[in-house]
Amino acid sequence: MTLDRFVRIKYRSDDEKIGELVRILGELGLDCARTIEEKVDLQFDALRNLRENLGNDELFIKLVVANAIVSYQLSAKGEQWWWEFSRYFSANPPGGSIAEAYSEFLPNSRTNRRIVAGKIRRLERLEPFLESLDVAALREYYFGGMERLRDDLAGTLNSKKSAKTIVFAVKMFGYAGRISFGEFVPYPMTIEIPDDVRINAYTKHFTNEPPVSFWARIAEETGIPPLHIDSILWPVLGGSDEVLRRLKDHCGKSNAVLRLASL
Ligand SMILES: Nc1nc2[nH]c(O)nc2c(=O)[nH]1
Repeated sequence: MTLDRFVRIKYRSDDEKIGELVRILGELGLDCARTIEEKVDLQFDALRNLRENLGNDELFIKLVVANAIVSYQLSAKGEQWWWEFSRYFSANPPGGSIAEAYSEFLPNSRTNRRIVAGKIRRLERLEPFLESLDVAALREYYFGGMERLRDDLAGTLNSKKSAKTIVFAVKMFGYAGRISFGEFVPYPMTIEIPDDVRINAYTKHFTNEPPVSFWARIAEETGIPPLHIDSILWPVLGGSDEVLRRLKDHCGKSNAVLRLASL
């Protein structure tokens, strides 16, 4: 247990910069987050590609959740990992156990090479939960409140509800649900930002407060849920030329997004 539950910690914060951050995010809004998710984020394209090739929405959505659960300590950029995942399972759709399929995939992966045994154990733990779900149950998680999926994943894996892989699995489930069910459902305000390396380093430009609580407050101030703030920031913070080109081509507010990234 940490002391900050009992003691109010005074964090360093650059209030002028935070004011500018809130102003730009307010200007961008949820519409811009959605545009970036669907037209700029290379991860969304990787999922669309896999869904087309599999032709099986239940398997597609389950694979996406499983992949997010092992998306940590990557050996390459996240975008490369999601494309490797998409290509591999397009060519090798699992006939049975997802954990067994990963025990073939991960040892030969170029972009996710660390802690392979631990990641497969996590998938073995996840498998009974995924097996218990059909498309109707997945649809209910999508339209009926993605917090329930967050809670059930955290319970299954004995993780904190705010753990990076748990909230990230909900983000990617939201992408997969949107692709499969053909409707946009905004992420709930109560699901935290995934605290990965990019978001962690960027947060330090504003404060030494932990990213999860900092971005929860910025979300309340701007009315943009934390997972959608993640969608605005994460692709552009990766700095790939392809992302910057897509941003200019598809987002009318690309200059504001770039200003945000350079704060
Ligand atoms: N915060 C985020 N972390 C990520 N890791 C990964 O592979 N993708 C993401 C992402 O979209 N956001």
